[in-house]
Amino acid sequence: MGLLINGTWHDQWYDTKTHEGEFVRNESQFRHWITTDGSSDFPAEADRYHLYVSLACPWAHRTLVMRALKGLQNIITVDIVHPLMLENGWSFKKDSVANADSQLSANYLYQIYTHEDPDYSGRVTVPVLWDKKQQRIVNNESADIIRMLNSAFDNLGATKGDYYPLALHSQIDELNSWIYDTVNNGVYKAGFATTQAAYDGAVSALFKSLDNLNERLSTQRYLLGDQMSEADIRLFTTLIRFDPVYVSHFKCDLKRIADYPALSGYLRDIYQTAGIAETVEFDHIKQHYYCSHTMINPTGIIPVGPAYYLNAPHGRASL
Ligand SMILES: N[C@@H](CCC(=O)N[C@@H](CS)C(=O)NCC(=O)O)C(=O)O
Repeated sequence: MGLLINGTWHDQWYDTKTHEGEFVRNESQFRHWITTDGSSDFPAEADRYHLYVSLACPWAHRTLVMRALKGLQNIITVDIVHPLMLENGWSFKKDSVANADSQLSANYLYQIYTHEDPDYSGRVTVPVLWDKKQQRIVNNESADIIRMLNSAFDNLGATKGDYYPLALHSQIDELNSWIYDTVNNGVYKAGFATTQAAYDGAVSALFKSLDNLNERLSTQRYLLGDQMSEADIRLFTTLIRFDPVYVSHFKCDLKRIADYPALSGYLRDIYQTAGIAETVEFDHIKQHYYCSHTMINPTGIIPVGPAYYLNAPHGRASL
């Protein structure tokens, strides 16, 4: 775990001291946009763009779900990093699923960042959207990347479906904002807190939001009614990791998703949507969290549970 400072890698844990024990996530720095009208340096083209992902990471997972839903598997290529993020950060060491870097033959993801900016200072995160033609980073913010995948390739053979429809922009943005703060990032704020007060605050906001979401989803199939949207994709990648990882590793243990009837049915419903189960790799998810965060789990022991019932009927089609 570390970061780049003026292009040099430093192995160091998150600094929570400057924020009274709170984990504060940094803004992603590469924010270029793929366009269909030639208004950026990154025109939409088939087989030009590439994703660097970790199957463990909920932010990167969003991009794989959107890529699957939009049928972009033949339009956007992918490299999967090794699940362990250790002293050199994310690496391209192969395992049964992770592969070598197909673009620059790098050993570590930070080399992709320094290729783009030799003086880069900041964290080296997945996902990264890469332009194979110019050998440049387009964007390293999952929220932006899923928006691009949602529409930029629609004239190049993408599957139909709009997960950010114009009429729902403000409702989706509003949901994303509090779900990001209290749930997607909330679990990290709980898990990486280094004071009791910071942890207490994060956990209480997290479960208040989960209670609200469970209530909302008890009368409607998806967050905004009967149509799956970007907001559901963003929530899904946190919920799927919740019981196996966040409950114990990040101490989010007031309840499990399995204890929420609507949320657990909703989780199964999305999991069973065509193409999505294939994006879920529990082995990488568990290995990554339990074995990379050595200050939280120094023994690196991976808990055996829980049992999963993700293929059980969800009963939500009639909502
Ligand atoms: N805001 C970013 C966050 C991405 C992120 O933090 N990814 C984690 C993996 S779950 C990471 O790569 N962390 C490495 C680090 O912080 O050093 C996004 O949504 O794309």
